[in-house]
Amino acid sequence: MHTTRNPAATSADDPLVALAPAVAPREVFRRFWPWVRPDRRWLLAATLLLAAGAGGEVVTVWLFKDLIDQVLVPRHLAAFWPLAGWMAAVGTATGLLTFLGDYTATRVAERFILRLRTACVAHLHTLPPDTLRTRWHGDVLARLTSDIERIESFVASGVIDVASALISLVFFASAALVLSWRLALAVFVVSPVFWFAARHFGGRVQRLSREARRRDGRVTAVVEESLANAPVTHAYNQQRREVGRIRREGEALLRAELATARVAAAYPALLDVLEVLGGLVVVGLGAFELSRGALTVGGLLAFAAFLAQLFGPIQRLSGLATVFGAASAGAERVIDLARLRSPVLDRPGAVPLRTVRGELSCTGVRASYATGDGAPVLRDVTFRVAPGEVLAVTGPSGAGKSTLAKLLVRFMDPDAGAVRLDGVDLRETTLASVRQAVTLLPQASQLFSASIRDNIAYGRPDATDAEIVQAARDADAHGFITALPDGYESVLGEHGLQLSGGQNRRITIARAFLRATPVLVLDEPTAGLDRAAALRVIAPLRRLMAGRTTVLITHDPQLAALADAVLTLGGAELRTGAEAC
Ligand SMILES: Nc1ncnc2c1ncn2[C@@H]1O[C@H](COP(=O)(O)OP(=O)(O)OP(=O)(O)O)[C@@H](O)[C@H]1O
Repeated sequence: MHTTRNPAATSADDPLVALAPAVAPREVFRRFWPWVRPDRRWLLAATLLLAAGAGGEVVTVWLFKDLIDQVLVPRHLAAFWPLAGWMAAVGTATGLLTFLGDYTATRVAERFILRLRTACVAHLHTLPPDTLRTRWHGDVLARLTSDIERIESFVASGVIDVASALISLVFFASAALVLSWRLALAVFVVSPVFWFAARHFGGRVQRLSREARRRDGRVTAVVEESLANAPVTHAYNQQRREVGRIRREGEALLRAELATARVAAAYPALLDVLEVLGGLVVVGLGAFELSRGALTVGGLLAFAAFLAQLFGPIQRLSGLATVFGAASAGAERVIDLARLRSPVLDRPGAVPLRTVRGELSCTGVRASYATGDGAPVLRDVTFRVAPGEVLAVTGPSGAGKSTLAKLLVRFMDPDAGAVRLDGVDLRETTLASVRQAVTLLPQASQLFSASIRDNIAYGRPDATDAEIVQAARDADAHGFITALPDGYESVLGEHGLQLSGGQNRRITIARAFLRATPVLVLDEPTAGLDRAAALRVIAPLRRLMAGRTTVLITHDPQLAALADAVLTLGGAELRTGAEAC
C-alpha cells in the first residue's frame, strides 16, 4: 500500500527529511575507511601512478627549459633533435602514467560506491518493512545515490587527490627551488594565504551543503511520491498542483545549490586572481634575477611553468576543503541511516524451528507502534489454531488485523504476551526459520519487474519448471499465463505488460503454493478485487489452505465461511468457534 501524504506536509520543517546530525570530518573518514580498505593497494597504485605522471611533467618542463637555453636562444638547431626525442618520449610516458592513474582512481572510487551502497541496502533489509515507512523512500534513495557519491569523493578519490597533489607539490616546489631558491622562497612566503582561504571556504561550504543535501532528499522524495500516486493525481485533475509542488521543492534545492556554488566557485576564482598576481611578481623578480645573470631565459620560463603547475595541486588541495564539506554533509545522512536498528533480531543462541506441525497460538498479546501515540493497537489477544485449521480474523478498519499478521511473521514483537508456533515463542527462535515456516500473503499483490516464472519462484528460486507450472495450475493462473505471447517468460512491466488485479493475486497465490509452508497468513486476499475476480481466487485459496494452519484476515463473508473459527478484533471482541478462546 502506498501512503499518500498531505501535500501541505511538505513544508520546510517536515521532520521526515530532516537535517541529519552533524558529524566531524575525521569521524566521517574513520567510519567509511573500512569500505575503501579492500582496495587500499589500488589506491596506493593510483596515487603513485599520478605522482609519477607529475614527475613526468617536471621532466618535460625541464627539457623545455633546455630547449629554450640550448636551442632557441643560441639558435643552435642541431641540439633540437635529441631534446625533441626526449620530450616526445617523456610526454608519452607521462600521458600513459596519468591515464593509468586516473583509470585506477576511478576503479577504486566506483568499487567503493558499489560496496558501500550494497552494504547500506543489506542493512536496510535487516530492518522490518515498517521501519522505513517513517521516512520518505525518495529521501532514502537520495542517501543511497548522491550522498554516497559525495562520501566517495571524500574518502576514496579525496585520499588519492590529497596524496598525489602533495607529491606533485613536492616535485614542482623542489624543481622551482633548484631553478632559483630566492624566487621560490618569495613565492612560498605567500602560500599560507591559500590555506587560510581554504579553511574559511571549506567550513562555509559544509554548512551550506548540509541544507542542499536535505533539499536534494526532499526533491527525490516528492518526485517518487508524485509518480507513485499518478492515478489519483490524474483522476482528480491535480497534475498542475503536482508539477507546482515539485517545482517549489526544486526551486528550494536550486537556491540551496546556488548558495553553495557561490561560495564553492568563489574560491577557485580567488585563486585565479592570486595566480595572476603571483605570476606578475615572478616575472618582476625574475627580470631582476635575469639582469643579474642568476637565471637564464629558459630558467625563468620554466620557473613560471613550475609555478603554474604548482597552482594545480594547490588548487586541488584547497578545493578539497570544499569537497570535504559537501561530502561530510552527505556522510551525515548515510550514517543516520546506518544508525537505524531493527527492534526484531535473533537472540543470541536462538535455535531454528525444526519440522513444524503448525500449531499457532497467541496468548495475552499486546502490541503498539513506537511511531504512533504509544496506545496499544492490540490488547490481550488470545487464540489457538490447531495444525491444518483455519482461523478467520475480522474486525473494523484499524482494529489491528494487519498488525496481527506482522506479529505472526515477526515483522514486530508483542509488548506483552507471546506468539507461539508449535509451542515455541517466536522470539526464542530464528527469524529465518519463522519465515521458512510461515508464508505471508500481503494485502497488496507485490510483483517484481521480472518474468512471471521468476515472480512465482520468488520464494523458492531453485524450483523446477514443472513445480512452477503445477503451482500456477493450483492457483488457476496457468491458463492466462500460457495465453500470453511469451507465456511464463513474459516480463511484467515490459512493453507495458500489466495484469489485472485478479491475475496479479493469482500469481502471488502460485508463489505461496510453491513455498508450501505449514502455516499461512493471508491478509485480505480478496481486497481490491471485484466480485467476479474475488470469486475466481476463492477456489485456489481453498486449495492453498487445505491442510495448512491458516490465519485468514478478511471482510469477505464467503471466505470467512471457510474458516473453522472466527476471531473478531476491535471493540468488544467476539470469539466464536471451538479453537478461538
Ligand atoms: N507502521 C505503523 N506505525 C504506526 N501506527 C501504525 C502502523 N501501522 C498501523 N498503525 C496503526 O495501527 C492501527 C491498526 O492498524 P492495522 O493496519 O493493523 O489495522 P487493520 O485492522 O489491518 O486495518 P484495515 O482493515 O484498514 O487494513 C491503526 O490505528 C494504524 O494507524
